[in-house]
Amino acid sequence: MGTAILEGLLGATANESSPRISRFLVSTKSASSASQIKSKFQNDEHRLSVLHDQNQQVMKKADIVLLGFKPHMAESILGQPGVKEALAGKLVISVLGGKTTQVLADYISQGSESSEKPTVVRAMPNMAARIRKSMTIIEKSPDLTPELQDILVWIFETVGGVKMLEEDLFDVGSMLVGSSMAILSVGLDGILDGSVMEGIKRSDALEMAAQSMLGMAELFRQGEDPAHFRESVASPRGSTIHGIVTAEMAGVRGTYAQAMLNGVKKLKS
Ligand SMILES: NC(=O)C1=CN([C@@H]2O[C@H](COP(=O)(O)OP(=O)(O)OC[C@H]3O[C@@H](n4cnc5c(N)ncnc54)[C@H](OP(=O)(O)O)[C@@H]3O)[C@@H](O)[C@H]2O)C=CC1
Repeated sequence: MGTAILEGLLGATANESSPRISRFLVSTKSASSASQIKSKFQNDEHRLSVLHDQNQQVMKKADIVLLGFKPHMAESILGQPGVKEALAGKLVISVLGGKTTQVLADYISQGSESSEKPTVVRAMPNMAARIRKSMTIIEKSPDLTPELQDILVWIFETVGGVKMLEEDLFDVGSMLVGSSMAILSVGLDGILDGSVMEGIKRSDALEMAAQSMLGMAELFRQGEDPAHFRESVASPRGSTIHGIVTAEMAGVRGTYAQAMLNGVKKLKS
């Protein structure tokens, strides 16, 4: 995810004479990941430094720090002595699933007694950031000055769309933008299975389904209502209404709703 965001930012600032972010620093755990990132962005080596196992040096040098490691690593990384000083007064953006800003701030303050705090904010992009088609939610926060909010939104707009959400909606928002497409892909597999059973090659079926989904997504984005869409394509006695009723009889709608509720419960646990 960090690499996808980096790619968006490098692309967005490539041809600007005075870009909003002029230098990028990356710290990975392993030398092999660092070398992969270096090689992927070799054309940007004049403004990108990729180090490994040097979190604190990178945190100290940066004005804005984006946390992109796995959530379970947060306490051991942020609780290191010296991290609090390195992050003092800075904007710290977390894309870690399920970790509240309070929890992250507590991990950071464990490290030492220093009093100046960072501004910790949460954002949740999705994997389509890789192709700059993410939908990212950002948690609203009273700690965000207009200047910080502006740069925060700009960062995630380099990899797609952005929506600000209240803190109490952040978990369901995370399920919506981060997980619901993966859940929907289970239904898509059923559609592919049916197509293969009727004779279409799976790769062809996926190509056709993906293009159909793109078109449908654009209609929804432009304001088409899903129920109206279904009704408009379901002719009397037709195949579409047979398919829709089959899916409804299997409880697909309720199952997806429950999947969202279960995911939110897990995020809150
Ligand atoms: N994948 C997704 O769809 C989404 C993921 N996220 C969030 O993004 C975060 C990362 O997920 P993802 O990108 O999939 O994971 P990856 O495993 O691809 O990336 C994790 C990165 O963290 C680095 N890392 C590991 N340990 C440390 C350490 N001690 N110090 C510094 N860096 C370290 C890894 O380096 P190395 O490779 O050297 O170990 C790697 O570069 C997660 O918190 C996840 O919740 C958010 C939205 C969507």
